[in-house]
Amino acid sequence: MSEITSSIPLQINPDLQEERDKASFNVTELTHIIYGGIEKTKKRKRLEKLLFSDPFFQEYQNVRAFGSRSEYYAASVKKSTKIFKLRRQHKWTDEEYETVLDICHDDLALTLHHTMFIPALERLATEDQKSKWLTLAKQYKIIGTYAQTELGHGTYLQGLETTATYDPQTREFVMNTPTLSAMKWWPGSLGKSSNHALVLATLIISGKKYGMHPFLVQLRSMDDHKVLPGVRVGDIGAKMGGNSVDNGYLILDNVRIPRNNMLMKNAQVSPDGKFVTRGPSKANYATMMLIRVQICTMAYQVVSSGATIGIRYSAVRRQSKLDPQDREPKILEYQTQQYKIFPGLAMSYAFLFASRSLTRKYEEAFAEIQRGDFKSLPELHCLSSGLKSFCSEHSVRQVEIIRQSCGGHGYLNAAGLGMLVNAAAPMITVEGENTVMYLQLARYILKRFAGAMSGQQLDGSTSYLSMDPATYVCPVMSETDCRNLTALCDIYRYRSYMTVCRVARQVQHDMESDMPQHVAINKNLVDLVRAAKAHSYYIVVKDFVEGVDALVASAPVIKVLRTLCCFYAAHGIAEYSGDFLESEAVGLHQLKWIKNLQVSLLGEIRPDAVALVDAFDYHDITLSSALGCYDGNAYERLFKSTENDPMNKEEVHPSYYQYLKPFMEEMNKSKL
Ligand SMILES: CCCCCCCC/C=C\CCCCCC(=O)SCCNC(=O)CCNC(=O)[C@H](O)C(C)(C)COP(=O)(O)OP(=O)(O)OC[C@H]1O[C@@H](n2cnc3c(N)ncnc32)[C@H](O)[C@@H]1OP(=O)(O)O
Ligand SMILES: Cc1cc2nc3c(=O)[nH]c(=O)nc-3n(C[C@H](O)[C@H](O)[C@H](O)COP(=O)(O)OP(=O)(O)OC[C@H]3O[C@@H](n4cnc5c(N)ncnc54)[C@H](O)[C@@H]3O)c2cc1C
Repeated sequence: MSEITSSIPLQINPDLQEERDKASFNVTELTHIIYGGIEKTKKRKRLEKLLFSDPFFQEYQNVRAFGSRSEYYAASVKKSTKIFKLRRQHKWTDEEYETVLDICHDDLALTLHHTMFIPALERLATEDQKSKWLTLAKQYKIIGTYAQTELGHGTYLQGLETTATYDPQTREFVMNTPTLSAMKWWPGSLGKSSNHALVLATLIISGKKYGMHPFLVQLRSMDDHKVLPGVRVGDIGAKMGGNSVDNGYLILDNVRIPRNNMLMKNAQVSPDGKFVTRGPSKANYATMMLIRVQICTMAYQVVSSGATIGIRYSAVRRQSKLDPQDREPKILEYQTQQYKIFPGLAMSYAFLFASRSLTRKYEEAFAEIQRGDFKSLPELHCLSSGLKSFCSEHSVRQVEIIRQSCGGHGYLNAAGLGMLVNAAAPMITVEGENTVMYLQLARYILKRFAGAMSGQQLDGSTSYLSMDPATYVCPVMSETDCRNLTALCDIYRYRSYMTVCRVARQVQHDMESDMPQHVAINKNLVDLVRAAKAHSYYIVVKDFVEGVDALVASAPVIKVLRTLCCFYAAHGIAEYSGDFLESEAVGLHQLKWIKNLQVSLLGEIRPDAVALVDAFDYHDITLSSALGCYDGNAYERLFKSTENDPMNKEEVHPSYYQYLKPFMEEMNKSKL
């Protein structure tokens, strides 16, 4: 009788334990830094325990892995409602609720209700409207979504075709989807879950268009969830990932809503049809900016989850030979393996600090905006557009590299990496497609650069554009200088300056050669995006360096974070060496030193790699990965995962009797 079983050993895999034993710093101390203090970590742990003591959360993993789309959606609705109920029962604060959503980590069917519908009501409704609609939404007496994107237009909001025509006789808006391309297409939780939608539509009064405004439209009966007259709504179909969410389509045919259902914080239509605006014209874009900021935090969660799985697995997987006399080494010993995974590890910490800094700036600016002061809006719009694009692009790419670094097992659903990549991939597209968002940043940078050229004193994230480039000397004079974080940051800043300067001059030159502005811009789009990326990279490196410098922590924690920060900066310079050389931010000597440093830092990070991912403190259910589990018993967990596979339910699959058996019989009878 074979002794091979799928039972999970009670002890930690010794290979992983060995890693933990040799960490140079206190993991718990770093965990507290990551979560904002001991109390917050404790609270998180308490919430985690409360959630995961319910066996449903474990069962949910099986439905996610093996259920049909409809079963997965249903389980996810159940999960959403369970969490909503727990929130009421335990009177969670908004912060506690956000923590629970972070712990759950994957997309809930009703996710749009809390990620966009409620924030949109908070930002776009008047106080009177809030007391009605927001109260209902927060008590889950209505479930809503944010319906902006149409089949024909997602990016170009001025091209949206859905109309809201004011009828002064009845004091109602008449909502219409005039063409196929005008139908709402993509909104999450729209297809089957929501009974209300915040529909973004072009306001028309007496035949005149007044731009895009938000309208609250009831879609389904509150008695039986049946679709209301004039409304056609459904699911848009299976996607690459995120299939627990019913992204939907919506067609409105002369649906009448009361005048008060237009959210009127930023613009009003009076009963007799007069239009009045307040604040800047882009005030109705406020919800998108919030989510862009949140996407940076999501990108941190995505890449840190991927790094946790990749590093733990690489510490328990043994393969091939390094020393012919020794046993097979852990794959984490191979320098190439470290080179695939450690950039994701360093990026996790970089994005932690960058998203924290962006969130702080957002909160400060939001408080000002609430007081009617909009001066920081342009800076924040551009910073959040750039960082949203940068963090999503880099995290998704890096997690796919980590997936590949796990060899064949990385390709299994049970590894959790494929699902992570596919769930995270839309971060690149949602809330403004990345290229388009980089171009929003580029437009801002060009204007600021022009301001600096005409002697304006700049502040905020672009203040460096007033530097005098003639004073730049590469601050790295020797190999040891390469470890100087301020020097590395200066190199990024100068690279960004030169990239911006070059494209600004080119656009100006093209326009002076009588090229219309739009032609000159389009001719330089690739370089404009390059400039926005260079600026975003500089901001992330700067936030990382400043974040580590400002930390109050023990010497070993500071040391390990400085090493990671140095690696993050050096790796970026090596990876984009062409740009750094072209801008003369570094010369060939410096590049060689930085590349050497990058490789030698791999060896310095290696002993602390497992501890650095343990500090993220992800629960096994949150990670949902046989390869990345805390105990390191990856093989047992992989084997265990096959037990729930419906393919293994019967010894002989029904297809044998249907197809294979008759086929084999026919083949065996055949004379050929
Ligand atoms: C482990 C966990 C994994 C989980 C991963 C989960 C993945 C996530 C999945 C699901 C989440 C779902 C949420 C998704 C929800 C959505 O996608 S909702 C739809 C979002 N749609 C968009 O974002 C549309 C993007 N387009 C735009 O924002 C605009 O059209 C535009 C900014 C590109 C252009 O706007 P337009 O009106 O045409 O303006 P312009 O003429 O270009 O610019 C005029 C000026 O306005 C300034 N501006 C633009 N936007 C803003 C803003 N938000 N705030 C302030 N100012 C703004 C712009 O800079 C211009 O200024 P100047 O004239 O001074 O240059
Ligand atoms: C999973 C998922 C969930 C979503 N959830 C919601 C939701 O809840 N509510 C909602 O309203 N929407 C939602 N969306 C829609 C999403 O916001 C849009 O898909 C997104 O804004 C991009 O718009 P688009 O699809 O029109 O892309 P397009 O604009 O068609 O982009 C296609 C290509 O054209 C390029 N392009 C477009 N314009 C320009 C330009 N000006 N300059 C240079 N290049 C350009 C882009 O770079 C891209 O390469 C969701 C989408 C997804 C995938």
